[in-house]
Amino acid sequence: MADQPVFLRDDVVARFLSYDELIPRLEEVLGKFSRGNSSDVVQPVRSVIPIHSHSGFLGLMPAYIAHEDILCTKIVAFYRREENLHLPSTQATVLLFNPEYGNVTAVMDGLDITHKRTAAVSAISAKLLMAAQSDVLCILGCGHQAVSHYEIFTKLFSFKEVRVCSRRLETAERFAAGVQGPITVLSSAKEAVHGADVIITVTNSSKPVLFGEWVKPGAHIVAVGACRPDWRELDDVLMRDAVIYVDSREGAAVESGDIILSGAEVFAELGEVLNGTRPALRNKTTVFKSLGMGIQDAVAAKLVFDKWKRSQ
Ligand SMILES: NC(=O)C1=CN([C@@H]2O[C@H](COP(=O)(O)OP(=O)(O)OC[C@H]3O[C@@H](n4cnc5c(N)ncnc54)[C@H](O)[C@@H]3O)[C@@H](O)[C@H]2O)C=CC1
Ligand SMILES: O=C(O)C1=NCCCC1
Repeated sequence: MADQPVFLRDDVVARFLSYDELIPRLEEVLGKFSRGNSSDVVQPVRSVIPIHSHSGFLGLMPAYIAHEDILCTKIVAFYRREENLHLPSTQATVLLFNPEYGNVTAVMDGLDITHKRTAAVSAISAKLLMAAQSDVLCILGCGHQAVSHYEIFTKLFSFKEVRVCSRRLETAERFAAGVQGPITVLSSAKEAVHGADVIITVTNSSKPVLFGEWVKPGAHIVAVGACRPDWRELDDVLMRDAVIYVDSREGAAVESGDIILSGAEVFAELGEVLNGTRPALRNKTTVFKSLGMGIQDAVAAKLVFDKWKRSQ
């Protein structure tokens, strides 16, 4: 009989997951993914079922990374909720398997993994694609992902000014009060993004929140929301004028409303830039369209599990 799986709660996962360890692992696995060797990295596009009557979706995100022998799947639910509900709009559970036999070794709360690995990949995009002199960061949307993005972007980079704007002013004010460091709250997205060098969209909107005519030429945009084929965060002008980078071309072609509906061409995967097979066009206006990948969860979950095991 295999050992029973261990259950790692959200606070335990958070304790064992650090950006410092996560970022190099993500860079490595994104590079491996983009080499396209499917006997090394196996990751189908997320399979998603809609839960129409509750404005939600359930997604299954399996991945196998052969060279590290990591077999994992995340099950993620995301709902377009009003802000005052008690549960987060994204909820996730990660299952880590023993690849040799297929038994589950760990069941983990997947929320911290989702927040940190998404923000870490966004930060990798900024390391590669933002202009060398980037002074102003703007975050549109002030929910859970905004917190992790604020954390890592202010830790890794030295912005002179950080601005936030959300659908409701109170949400942005609450966000600003909850983080450490100076932050400017604006009630208009247009004003918030004016002159910004890096713009992160982390909204649950299904309609564009960022318009090309507002954006400073040469800015880097990290678009994290709009993960359904008919949802948008960015308008056609921006999608047409910017150079588009993605985490997975295959995922983007199936899931990204911004890419599918605008007809924009994908220039490169982040992994291709990391591998040096496609250039980082820092001087152009760039969009990194993030959708999230099972391999990102897999390396994060393995980090957590190994550290937890060593602590026993
Ligand atoms: N790319 C990826 O890997 C991942 C993407 N996501 C997506 O990221 C987005 C944010 O996720 P969470 O922070 O967990 O959601 P959340 O529900 O905690 O926060 C969403 C925020 O967006 C704001 N918002 C909605 N419409 C807006 C508008 N028009 N202008 C400005 N702000 C607006 C809301 O007021 C709220 O503050 C969601 O779309 C989610 O599906 C989530 C996890 C991973
Ligand atoms: O990658 C993920 O995890 C998610 N991506 C899009 C929306 C919900 C979660």
